[in-house]
Amino acid sequence: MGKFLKSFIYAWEGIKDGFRQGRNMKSHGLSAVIVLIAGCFTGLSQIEWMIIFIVIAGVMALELMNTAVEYVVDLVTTEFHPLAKKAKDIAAGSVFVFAIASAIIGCIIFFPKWFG
Ligand SMILES: Nc1ncnc2c1ncn2[C@@H]1O[C@H](COP(=O)(O)OP(=O)(O)OP(=O)(O)O)[C@@H](O)[C@H]1O
Repeated sequence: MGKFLKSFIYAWEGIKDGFRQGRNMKSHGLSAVIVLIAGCFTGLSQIEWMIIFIVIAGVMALELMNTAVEYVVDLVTTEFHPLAKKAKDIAAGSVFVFAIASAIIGCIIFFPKWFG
């Protein structure tokens, strides 16, 4: 099997594992489906769809990285450690920052169409 195909399969396994392990990943997935359905009913321009896809992919990619950080920290220590706490909290914070920005972007795109 080609090296490229192998790395694609490993990445896919990682995405599946991220969805299985991270309960936040499932709620991001559900939110994404709701936003996509809302987008279909509302009617978005090409650029608005592009922004929506970038934002959805960004949240999910960051959540996957957050899950990866959790795995690595748990691999290093299962004991309480202030650095383990910092690493996990900062990784979770990165998802939160992007999720807040995504919610604001969603409001900017959808609200004028619904209430404008
Ligand atoms: N080894 C540790 N040392 C110190 N604090 C930790 C440690 N493991 C977890 N924590 C603290 O507990 C919080 C929750 O960690 P946990 O690994 O349970 O992730 P989680 O928030 O349940 O993630 P998910 O829901 O995505 O699985 C962390 O953000 C961190 O503050």
